[in-house]
Amino acid sequence: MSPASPETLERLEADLVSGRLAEIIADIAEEAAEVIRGFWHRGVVAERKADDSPVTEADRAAERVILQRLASEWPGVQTVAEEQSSDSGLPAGCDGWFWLIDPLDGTRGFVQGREAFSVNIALVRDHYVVAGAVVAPATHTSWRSGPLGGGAFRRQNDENWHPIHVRERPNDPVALVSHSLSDEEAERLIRRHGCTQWQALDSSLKLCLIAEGRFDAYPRTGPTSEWDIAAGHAVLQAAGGRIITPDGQGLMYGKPDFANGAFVALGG
Ligand SMILES: Nc1ncnc2c1ncn2[C@@H]1O[C@H](COP(=O)(O)O)[C@@H](OP(=O)(O)O)[C@H]1O
Ligand SMILES: [Mg+2]
Repeated sequence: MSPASPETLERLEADLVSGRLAEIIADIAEEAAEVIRGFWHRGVVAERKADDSPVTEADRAAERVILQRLASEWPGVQTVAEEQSSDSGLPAGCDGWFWLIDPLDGTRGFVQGREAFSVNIALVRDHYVVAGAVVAPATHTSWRSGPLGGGAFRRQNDENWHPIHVRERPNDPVALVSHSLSDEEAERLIRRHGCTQWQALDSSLKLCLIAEGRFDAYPRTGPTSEWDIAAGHAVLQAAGGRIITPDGQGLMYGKPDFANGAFVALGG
């Protein structure tokens, strides 16, 4: 595909500012969620990718829907998507505008029958995430950023979008952590970030639950890919939260191998 024309990029930026873009990517993620639900109801079989992580036909089918619809709305904007990258490799680098897509984050939980898996679409400009949509197919719940600088929103069962906001940090903050940690590892990690209690949850839904004010922090030391985090990051920052790295900087995108190091996501 030829690169996006100047007119397309102008339209992309106008749609970002007005909030039209965030509404469209939420709609695309909801369509992908419908595709995933079809596989979920029939039961899924996981295959192993080269890096030994699981992949299913649902991941691939959902990613096809997302890539087709993004290309028809804003043709030629670069995409970095989980399954595309594992089939054809990663681009050497990305500057300017690009999409980060994880069609099914939390595949391990999905295959094991847990409900915490999500569809993730994010837009990055000059290494910062500027818009995102996350959908949880199992619970019919969606989160998205709004117009640029205009908050974050959630809806369930196709009802109206409601504004969401992080909560003020309570005296006894509660953290979310990955299911991949042992209890001892989780306990040590959350205490380093001043939290007293924790729950384990798969996928980017951790970021959305902080965005809607139900939890306070998500510390992570183990590796993640940029497409795992970017859409939830966009929702969280639009809701008043942030993600910081150990050197106190914001999390940036388009890094070598599109890999994140340690970070902590924080609400209020
Ligand atoms: N060693 C590693 N390198 C890159 N990403 C990793 C990883 N180990 C786990 N992840 C990613 O973290 C995501 C799961 O996060 P969590 O543990 O918070 O549920 C998975 O996304 P997928 O399910 O899309 O593969 C997985 O790709
Ligand atoms: Mg993922």
